Amino acid sequence: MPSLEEELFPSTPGKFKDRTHTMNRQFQRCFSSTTTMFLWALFLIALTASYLSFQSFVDSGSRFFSSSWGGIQWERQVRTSGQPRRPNGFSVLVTGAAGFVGTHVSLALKKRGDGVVGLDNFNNYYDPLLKKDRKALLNSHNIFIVEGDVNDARMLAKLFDIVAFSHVMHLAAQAGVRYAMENPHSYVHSNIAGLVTLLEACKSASPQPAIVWASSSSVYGLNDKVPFSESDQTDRPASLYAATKKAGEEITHTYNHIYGLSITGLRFFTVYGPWGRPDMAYFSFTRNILQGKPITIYRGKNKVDLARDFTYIDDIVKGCIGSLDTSGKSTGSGGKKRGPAMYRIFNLGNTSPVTVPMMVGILEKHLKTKAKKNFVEMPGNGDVPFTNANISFARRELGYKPTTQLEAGLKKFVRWYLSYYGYNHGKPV
Ligand SMILES: O=C(O)[C@H]1O[C@H](OP(=O)(O)OP(=O)(O)OC[C@H]2O[C@@H](n3ccc(=O)[nH]c3=O)[C@H](O)[C@@H]2O)[C@H](O)[C@@H](O)[C@@H]1O
Repeated sequence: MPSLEEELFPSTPGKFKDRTHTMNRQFQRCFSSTTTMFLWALFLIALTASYLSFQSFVDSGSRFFSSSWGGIQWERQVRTSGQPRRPNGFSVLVTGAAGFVGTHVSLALKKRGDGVVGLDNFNNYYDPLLKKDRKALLNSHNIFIVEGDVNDARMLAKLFDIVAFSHVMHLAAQAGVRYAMENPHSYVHSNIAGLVTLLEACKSASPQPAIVWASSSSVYGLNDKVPFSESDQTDRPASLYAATKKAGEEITHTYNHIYGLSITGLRFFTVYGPWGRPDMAYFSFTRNILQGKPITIYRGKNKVDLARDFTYIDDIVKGCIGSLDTSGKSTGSGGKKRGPAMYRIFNLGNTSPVTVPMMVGILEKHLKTKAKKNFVEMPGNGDVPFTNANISFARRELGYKPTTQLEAGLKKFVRWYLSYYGYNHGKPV
């Protein structure tokens, strides 16, 4: 019995020859030349394909990161997007560009003629669709967003190769205070490891960019001296999130000290507004109120209301841009410090804390709907009872002057929310 292999590939030369002998000579010549051409074409296609895939493998480096970057077209988009359109304009790499603050800062920079390249890993901490929509908004303003992770050193090196960034606005982070108990490692991954990878890229870049990055009001932790000033104690964090942000302040100090990187850390105070983060209270409360679902309002000991120095996004954007404008140059080159560089930390708050029930009252008014409120004692999950910023340093150095109070800011948020989701968001029809 012939083996399976023999059946598929007849090994008896005679049999095979016999069949070809029956062919007409002309047809045979024509067939063989077509076959040769076909085989050559196949060979060339295979060669080109393997070259291209090798090239993209070399460009994109490790496949550990679920990013899609590299290639001639991609490089062209990065270069064009990073090109300033005003005299002495900046070239800014905005990390976390599809995030809440990142989107607004990118748009503001582009609007005044700076070059902006965005970077975002589009993780699913909250609805990635919202991030994709922010990306579409940025794209419509000719801002290109690279899909990648700040932990991807090869991708960062490539970006710095393509564009000589004058500034990095580092907003990519694992946000959220209470989620740190659920997924502690995501905070270490983004806020510590990612930060170090980014700083390594900045330190080696030539020229070195100046860096402005997002710290957090949460670093004040258990501090109860009011209002919070930059010089206050920040060594008693109440959450892992806060601890990673505080660690970021120390890590950036090291890079400033050793490598001459210009560093500005911004302690944001509960930022809110259109295109905001769905995990934050004002946002999730709005959704629940519209859906007729109850909301949970935390209270401190002895039923004391919690309060936040809620800060409107447009004010934060002004603080970010003021920081970029005044950041001064990094002094290092070739990975070596050539002189002292700026190291600054600013509070960016609103200076008028509002209690959570008052915030809910404003939402009820703008939504014209009563909330179903459940009051519960604040669980020990990293929350702090109140925040209140002293912004005199930012006012003096950056000209920072918040102008939007919570009532007006939430009105704008609600208007955006209703236009984005509609009144029936999530409601069964
Ligand atoms: O300013 C900051 O440093 C931080 O501000 C916010 O953190 P948080 O102030 O806790 O903001 P929300 O999560 O929106 O909470 C606001 C207030 O609502 C309260 N809350 C939250 C959720 C909830 O279901 N019920 C409730 O009463 C919280 O206890 C808090 O007092 C952001 O989520 C952080 O990423 C940011 O770093």
